Amino acid sequence: PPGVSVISRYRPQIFKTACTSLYRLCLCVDPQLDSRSEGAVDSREKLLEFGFDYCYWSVDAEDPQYASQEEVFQDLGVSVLAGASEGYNVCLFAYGQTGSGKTYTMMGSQDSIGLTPRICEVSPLAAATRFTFLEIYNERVRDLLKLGGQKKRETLRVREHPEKGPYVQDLSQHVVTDYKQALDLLEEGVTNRITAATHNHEASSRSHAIFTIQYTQAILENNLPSEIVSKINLVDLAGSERADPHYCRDRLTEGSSINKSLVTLGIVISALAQNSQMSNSCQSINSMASEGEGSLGGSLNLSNSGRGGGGGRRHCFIPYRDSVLTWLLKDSLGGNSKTIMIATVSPSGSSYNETLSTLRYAAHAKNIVNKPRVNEDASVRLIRELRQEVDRLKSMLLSFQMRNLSPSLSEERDGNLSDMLLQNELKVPLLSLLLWRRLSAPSSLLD
Ligand SMILES: Nc1ncnc2c1ncn2[C@@H]1O[C@H](COP(=O)(O)OP(=O)(O)OP(=O)(O)O)[C@@H](O)[C@H]1O
Repeated sequence: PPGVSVISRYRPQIFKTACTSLYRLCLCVDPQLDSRSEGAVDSREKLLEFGFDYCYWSVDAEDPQYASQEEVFQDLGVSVLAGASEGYNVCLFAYGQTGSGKTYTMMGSQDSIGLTPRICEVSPLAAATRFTFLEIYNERVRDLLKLGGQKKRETLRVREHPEKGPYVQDLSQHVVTDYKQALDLLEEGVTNRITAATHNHEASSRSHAIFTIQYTQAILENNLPSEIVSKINLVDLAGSERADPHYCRDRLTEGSSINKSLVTLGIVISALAQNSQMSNSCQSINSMASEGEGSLGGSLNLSNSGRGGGGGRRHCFIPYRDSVLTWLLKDSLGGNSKTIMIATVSPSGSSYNETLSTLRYAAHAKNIVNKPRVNEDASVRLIRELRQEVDRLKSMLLSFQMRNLSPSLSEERDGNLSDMLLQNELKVPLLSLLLWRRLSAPSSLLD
């Protein structure tokens, strides 16, 4: 399930919730209240608790509870790879205050390799694996892997495909067949990314970076060739920080567009979370109504429930297109994707407000319920559905024949069913043949 992970200021403690699922608790202590004399403040006032799927303490390597990059990979990276190999789209994104460890977690350093290179190392790299790497800087998309001899990178357009969703036009795609190639591409992209010195961080990433691995797996399903295309989006967001009037104009413009896209991300997350909660409450109202139909039937009006009405309320509009970031991550945030958010926070007491805002952001995100599905080839799906339909018609026909209906009625009905059955049975081999031809063409995997 979608999860949230936190690098915690305080050591994680494990507790069980009432519904017995295991959460890690992130404790946040207000440094101002903390410094007042003991007993003067109620301990509940000082302590804010947030429950997440995982919680990591990675400040002191000597600490017995220190969470290494390997541990984070085993918890999160392995599930990303498992989801992709099953044919799902997966997204993992790091959000947090500037300098709190997003790039460290996603990319790492030479001595402490992060999630993205580890995922590349274990990925099944083959001719059908393609990488793209882009950055969003001041609301403009740039290709991080297509600099060539040019000094200035061109701005790419974001477009929306009616079925596949938003995509970046002319973004370069790179076939990767071994780990060394993958690392070279990653390094090239990271070097091309825009960084600058800020108060908190001397090499702060000033853009959002999206690294995408797309796999095409050729499989055999019910003796039919098929393709599953899955996508892993690994996103390192630019750091959130307050504007400082002493910064130069470029830094201020960058800061305001970073903040604009992060604010939009926050609005999108809140709206999605609200919609998910409304759908949940609507589902429970529906099940309550169907369980106790006799007593509730007359008094509950469920006419709006098809829209997730929850007592007549409508679903919120999701403003994906208000920023390039949310537009490109549309599917990852509220659609066909298994998504993990990593929230990074600083261990410093002076970052208390930013830490709290990051944790609240993450707590909101945790309420979103996505609907991931395996990205099956449309023709294979059609054949599978036709076969199911054929089986259904056959059993209907059989049950009509077994029943002793009046001969004239049953003959007419049998005739109609037999026609439908025949038509569908003929379609299956025809579609299978077309599919074999299409998939056995040499270019099919990369088209
Ligand atoms: N858990 C950690 N262990 C060791 N070093 C860390 C850890 N987290 C962050 N650092 C170091 O702190 C510095 C800032 O981290 P990083 O670049 O990952 O921050 P960031 O959140 O990506 O910042 P920005 O948003 O400004 O780009 C780096 O030098 C990084 O190596």
